[in-house]
Amino acid sequence: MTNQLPHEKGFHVSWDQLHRDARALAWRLDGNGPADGGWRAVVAITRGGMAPAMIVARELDIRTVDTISIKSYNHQTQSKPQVIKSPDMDLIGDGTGVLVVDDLVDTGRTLEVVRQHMPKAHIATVYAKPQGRPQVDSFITEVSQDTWIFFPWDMALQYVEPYRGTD
Ligand SMILES: O=P(O)(O)OC[C@H]1O[C@H](OP(=O)(O)OP(=O)(O)O)[C@H](O)[C@@H]1O
Ligand SMILES: Nc1nc2[nH]cnc2c(=O)[nH]1
Ligand SMILES: [Mg+2]
Repeated sequence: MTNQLPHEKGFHVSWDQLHRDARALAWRLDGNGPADGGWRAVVAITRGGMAPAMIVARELDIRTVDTISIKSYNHQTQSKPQVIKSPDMDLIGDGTGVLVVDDLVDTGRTLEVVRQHMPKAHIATVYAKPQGRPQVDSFITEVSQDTWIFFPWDMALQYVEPYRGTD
């Protein structure tokens, strides 16, 4: 299963922007956990969910953090999501009170796999594309389906030619 649709646009996210957006996500989630106990753990979908999950856990003062590692893409080429590492299921149970955090939802296939593992967890991403929106419970910013999101860990500062060029 592959998705080779071209990504016409690029959305470039700086560390500063990611920090602001992940904080906004945390503030949106604050107080929305189950009435009897609130959020009891954060699960990061590695690797992209790790930085946002750390920021959410810090804002909401959640110290129990686990990971589920799912690989779906090699650069911009999608394949069937593979679970490379599962979380501690004794801790997670059916997912009640668990906040699952990822950087983005695109087609939603990664989150379909997560839902099978933790049906009652709350799934939150910082960014969302329209096709994946039904799979996500909370997100901050939507971008169009033909946009590729570039994260700060995939970029570097580099020289740019002046607009007028030089002799
Ligand atoms: O909604 P989908 O179409 O399934 O795509 C979203 C997933 O793709 C990316 O992960 P990737 O597989 O690139 O692994 P990584 O997080 O280790 O970079 C991204 O971090 C999401 O987890
Ligand atoms: N970095 C990045 N990874 C993705 N995985 C699926 N969609 C995207 C995207 O737009 N950006
Ligand atoms: Mg990922």
